[in-house]
Amino acid sequence: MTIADHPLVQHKLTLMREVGTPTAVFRQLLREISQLLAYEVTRDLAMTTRPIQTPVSPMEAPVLDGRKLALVSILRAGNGLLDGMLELIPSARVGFVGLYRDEATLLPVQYYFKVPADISDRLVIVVDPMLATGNSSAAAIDMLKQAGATQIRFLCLVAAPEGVAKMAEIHPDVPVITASLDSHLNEQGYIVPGLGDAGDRMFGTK
Ligand SMILES: O=P(O)(O)OC[C@H]1O[C@H](OP(=O)(O)OP(=O)(O)O)[C@H](O)[C@@H]1O
Ligand SMILES: O=c1cc[nH]c(=O)[nH]1
Ligand SMILES: [Mg+2]
Repeated sequence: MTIADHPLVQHKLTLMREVGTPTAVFRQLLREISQLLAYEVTRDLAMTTRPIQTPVSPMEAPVLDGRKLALVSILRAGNGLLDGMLELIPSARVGFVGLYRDEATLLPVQYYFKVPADISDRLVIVVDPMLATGNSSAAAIDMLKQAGATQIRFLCLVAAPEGVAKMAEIHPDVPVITASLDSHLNEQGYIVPGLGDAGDRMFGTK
């Protein structure tokens, strides 16, 4: 697991955690953080060079090595990370896995799945702000592997130790990148201290 401990990420996350932060501000902060996290999750992408001409001289200039990306959002809250990342990586293909947690069992219920047909050729970055029990992310990644994905990373904002352990157990090949590793889960499966229900805070549904 990697923790993105950049001061701007940590400052913005603190603002998001605060209970009084309004929906519009919460959404804007998530968009801004997503771009900083995109920087972290893509920092080791393969590079090549191509010859270009500057106004002063020719040069062999670095460019991405044509590596194809797919961003996969776990609905709903994943879309808050997706939008900002797409601004930075506009050529990425996009997939969606629709899941919600059953409040009693904390098991994910699937309602949608649509990913690029050539997912097996792509580096897949799965995004969801919250990694709590890990049941949702583990299930989403199961489905992506069944669809052919072989190279997968999981990007979140706040992780609980329980979710990190679950991911390491079920998907040890999938690196987890987070802005924070919080303390624990409470009896309702919420991350403590966390930020509450990310989907509800993004969309104002509670
Ligand atoms: O690690 P887990 O215990 O599975 O919990 C994390 C999941 O819970 C939240 O989604 P939620 O079920 O609230 O759906 P929503 O995004 O539609 O609100 C969150 O966005 C994750 O997908
Ligand atoms: O704390 C949590 C746990 C799961 N999902 C959320 O949105 N928040
Ligand atoms: Mg929710």
